[in-house]
Amino acid sequence: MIGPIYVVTDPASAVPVIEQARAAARGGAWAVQLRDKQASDAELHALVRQLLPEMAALAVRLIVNDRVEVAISAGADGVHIGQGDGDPRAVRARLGSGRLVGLSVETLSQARRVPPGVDYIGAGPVRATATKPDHAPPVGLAGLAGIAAAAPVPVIAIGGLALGDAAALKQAGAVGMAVVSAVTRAADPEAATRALLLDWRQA
Ligand SMILES: Cc1ncc(COP(=O)(O)OP(=O)(O)O)c(N)n1
Ligand SMILES: Cc1nc(C(=O)O)sc1CCOP(=O)(O)O
Ligand SMILES: [Mg+2]
Repeated sequence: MIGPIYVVTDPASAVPVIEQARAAARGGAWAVQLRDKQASDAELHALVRQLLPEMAALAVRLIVNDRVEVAISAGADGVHIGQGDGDPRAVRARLGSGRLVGLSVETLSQARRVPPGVDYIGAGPVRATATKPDHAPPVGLAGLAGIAAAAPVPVIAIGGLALGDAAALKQAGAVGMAVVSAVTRAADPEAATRALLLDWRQA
């Protein structure tokens, strides 16, 4: 199963990344992605090693952003790469089977060209977001629906998403939603994750 609630951590939040991950897991996230452009490979590796048993105990997948070799050496459950982060086929070959490969998709033509070996796509941004200043132009809900119709794998929507969006995202064909600020900037990240999950289930 892929989705529904996918939490991406943010080192700029006041909450430490390890606590963001733990809260998301307790709140019922399907997956947690460790996204930290500044952390060294060694720091990221240590974080993955520390979190993996805790995530496994709650059946939450621990995914590493960008760093394929860290994901492999630390035994993470998968890696998420963008269009500029390397060839997904090569990443799948490095990872072998049994771990997740996620790929960002920003356009319809990219959705049509998702290669075999990719397990899900992160489609967006649905809306503009300050969390990723270098994001592609927003696709909106209609663009998301086009991507979902064309993609050969399940679609996780991302970008500017919050509580209350589940129904529209489902309608557009997404199997889940990925959030950063909706959880990492919440007063109670665990409760925020749980609310997103409830909203998704009720939508
Ligand atoms: C679930 C999910 N979807 C999309 C992204 C964006 O990945 P990318 O385009 O490689 O950008 P960075 O996150 O690396 O800045 C993602 N991380 N997760
Ligand atoms: C990490 C990331 N990737 C995006 C993409 O469109 O590929 S948008 C994004 C950040 C999403 O943050 P928030 O939930 O705070 O809007
Ligand atoms: Mg990337």
